[in-house]
Amino acid sequence: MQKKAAVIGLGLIGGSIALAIKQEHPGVYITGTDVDEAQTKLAVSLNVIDEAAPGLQEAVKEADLIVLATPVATTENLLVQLAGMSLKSGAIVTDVGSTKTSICEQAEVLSGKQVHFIGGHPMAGSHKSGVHAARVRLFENAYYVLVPNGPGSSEKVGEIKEWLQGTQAKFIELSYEQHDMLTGVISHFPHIVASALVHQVKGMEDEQAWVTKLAAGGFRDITRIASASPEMWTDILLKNNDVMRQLMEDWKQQMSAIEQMLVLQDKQQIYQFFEHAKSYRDGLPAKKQGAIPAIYDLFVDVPDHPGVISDVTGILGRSGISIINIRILETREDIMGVLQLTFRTENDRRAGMQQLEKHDYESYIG
Ligand SMILES: NC(=O)c1ccc[n+]([C@@H]2O[C@H](COP(=O)([O-])OP(=O)(O)OC[C@H]3O[C@@H](n4cnc5c(N)ncnc54)[C@H](O)[C@@H]3O)[C@@H](O)[C@H]2O)c1
Ligand SMILES: O=C(O)C(=O)C[C@]1(C(=O)O)C=C[C@@H](O)C=C1
Repeated sequence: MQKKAAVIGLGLIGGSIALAIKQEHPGVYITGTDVDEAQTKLAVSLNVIDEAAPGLQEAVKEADLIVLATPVATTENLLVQLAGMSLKSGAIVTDVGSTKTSICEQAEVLSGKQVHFIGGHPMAGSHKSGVHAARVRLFENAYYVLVPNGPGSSEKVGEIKEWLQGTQAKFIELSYEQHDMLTGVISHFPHIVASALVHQVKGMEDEQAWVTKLAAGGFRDITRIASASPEMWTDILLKNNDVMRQLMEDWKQQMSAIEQMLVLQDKQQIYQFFEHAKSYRDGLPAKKQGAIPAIYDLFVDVPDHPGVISDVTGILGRSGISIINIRILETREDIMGVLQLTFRTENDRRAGMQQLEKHDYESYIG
């Protein structure tokens, strides 16, 4: 009999999961629903799902797998709604939320039903929202945390990995407390810092109009994530509240220590502050994709003539090699010198390099 999956919330993550399920299991029939009708329609047009269901009950009633891909507070409400609905016996219910404790606790409402809840969190994403940004390879090589919760769910871990194999993610199991502590440090708290830096610049703009014009690469890099969905991040901070407050205390102490170094003009301490951070960060596993995504950059020397960007991207496109970012590095004002291409995997980067070489473009890894 044909297997069925239901995806609730057809945004960036729900859409990407649906695409990954379809890629690995083309025979699976995927229904989906979203409170935003435009997202649902787009999901059908883009073949992300097979059918739009008119509502939650219709989407889930025959599903063997139910994926809740909504903001975390909404996911909790959906679990309560599912508890009152007719679900297929033996079905797996999972979510993709960035926090796990409150969701896994709430999932206990399903304990009277013949279904198994396994919390999930694919540790990759983007500051973009919406199904148009969904990609089948979004989670490739990323860690995907699973939190089996409730009676019998541990035995279903193999099954959910099979369902989600198309993500090509690396599955790990954590407890929900451990998950929230770890993601608090490496994902949630950095989001507060990025947004606070943006507020700092905004607060200066009226008096210092040049500030936004001068904000260059460094500011853009460290604040990229501040462009993410405010709804999603409000929920995350509220749901991982204890961890956030604890980290805020650590941060304040860290800032006070740096302030003290500045007051004392302590050159050695300041140097060590930067040096220790650099050597630790440089030692992080950037080649293997983890919570900190690997960056597979390739630098291509390009002559300064019209059409060169489309030539380079065309060579890659015709060879089926995707790039996830492109940046023009201007060594002299108004003269293009180097294209910085970012690939998702090392294999793509190597293949890209070979293709470009065939067309006489010199490229190198930074
Ligand atoms: N964006 C990331 O980088 C990332 C990465 C991993 C996990 N997550 C988690 O994934 C979840 C979804 O995030 P996203 O980035 O896909 O957001 P998104 O905004 O792209 O998608 C969320 C979708 O859920 C829909 N929705 C809201 N309430 C709903 C309801 N009651 N019923 C049906 N649909 C509803 C919204 O209309 C929206 O289309 C969040 O819990 C987030 O914490 C996000
Ligand atoms: O790359 C980004 O834009 C992200 O913010 C992705 C990111 C992260 O912090 O790493 C954000 C939240 C998710 O729960 C998982 C991944």
